[in-house]
Amino acid sequence: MSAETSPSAPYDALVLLSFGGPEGPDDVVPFLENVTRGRGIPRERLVEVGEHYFAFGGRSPINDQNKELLAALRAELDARGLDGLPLVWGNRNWDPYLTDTLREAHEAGARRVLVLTTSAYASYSGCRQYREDVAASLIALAGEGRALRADKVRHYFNAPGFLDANTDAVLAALDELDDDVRAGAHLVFTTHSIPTGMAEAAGPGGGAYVAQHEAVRAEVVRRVAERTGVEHPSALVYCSRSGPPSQPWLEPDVNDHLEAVSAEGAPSAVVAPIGFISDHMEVKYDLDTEAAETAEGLGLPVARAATAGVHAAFVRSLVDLVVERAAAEHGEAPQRVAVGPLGPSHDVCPVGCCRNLRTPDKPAACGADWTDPAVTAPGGGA
Ligand SMILES: CC1=C(CCC(=O)O)c2cc3nc(cc4[nH]c(cc5[nH]c(cc1n2)c(C)c5CCC(=O)O)c(CCC(=O)O)c4C)C(CCC(=O)O)=C3C
Ligand SMILES: [Fe+2]
Repeated sequence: MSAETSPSAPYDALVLLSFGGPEGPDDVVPFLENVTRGRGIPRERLVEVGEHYFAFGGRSPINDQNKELLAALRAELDARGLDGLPLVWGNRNWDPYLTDTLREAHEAGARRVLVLTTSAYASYSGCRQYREDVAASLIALAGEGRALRADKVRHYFNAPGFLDANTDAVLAALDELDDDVRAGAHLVFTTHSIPTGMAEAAGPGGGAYVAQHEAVRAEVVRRVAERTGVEHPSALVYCSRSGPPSQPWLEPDVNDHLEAVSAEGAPSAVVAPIGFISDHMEVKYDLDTEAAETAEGLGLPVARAATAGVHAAFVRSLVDLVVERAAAEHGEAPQRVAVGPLGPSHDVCPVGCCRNLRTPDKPAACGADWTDPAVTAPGGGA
């Protein structure tokens, strides 16, 4: 590699890939149809979730949060001399859709892109399903005569900045509690529930979703103890269950857990949504509305810890991972930083990683069994 190689080579663009969310009341139903197509969610659950969105004006907070993250990433990239690397944004379920974003990137000259998802952990929903989105977009664009190659940034649950952000957030939430209830506070680490079958299939060897969250819980508890001198009791619990009642999902539910710790005599709790990187609807509704009501009914003082959001250390870690991956791809052997026992995740998902239990053969990009689609001339003529 020559001395002039840009730290972002061989990539021509960085793509923030997210879930998407409605921008207004008219978007809610079509958005939910996009999310749940072929996923077997009961109709009552959809009506209920639609009400959560309508209660917030039909608007999800997720799009504005992604715009903030994009601005923070842009500033960090520029500060590191990566001002020549375009940064673009595409979603799975709502405008701007990933295919449109990648088409525009291709039009602007991009041929090889690096994808950064807004999900920190392994699971079908948080990893493979995004890889399927990338595959579907690359296949569609190949059909338009546009060849693109995509890689995905490795999981960042154990990136130092993600742990810094979550530790700072728990410390700040503890500070919000009254002095007389703080020392006994239970730390309630919360993430999205998923079907137990999906949890068993998460990661290359299974079980990675829970194991990765447990690693974050343990590290944050350790750091909080180091800072406060108090080893707080803690647990990993779940929110936002959907699916039919007959299907087992990860438990305990955050509301049931708050009842249990209150019954055991906990003086207070901190709810820390480590499973999410920003305050989207699951946080605003399921935690700040529903779980907050549960706690109030119990007379349990609860402070909610912030999500990582645009915490400076978190944003730095994300850019570190972009630079690390580019370095690896242009033939260096970068240091692969990761905190805790699980170590750095793979760059390329092995075959069968985060298996799709419904449609196992659906193409997924950024994996060992993926080959870039061949470009076919549109229209087949001239
Ligand atoms: C692990 C995980 C993440 C974290 C990783 C990541 O960030 O990707 C996540 C994120 C999100 N999930 C979101 C919204 C929804 N998820 C649903 C349904 C489901 N989520 C699941 C899992 C996850 N979901 C699962 C297993 C289902 C059942 C259907 C299926 O098997 O696929 C449904 C359908 C209705 C319902 O049942 O709730 C909605 C509306 C939003 C947007 C919020 C906003 O608008 O602010 C975000 C960021
Ligand atoms: Fe979800």
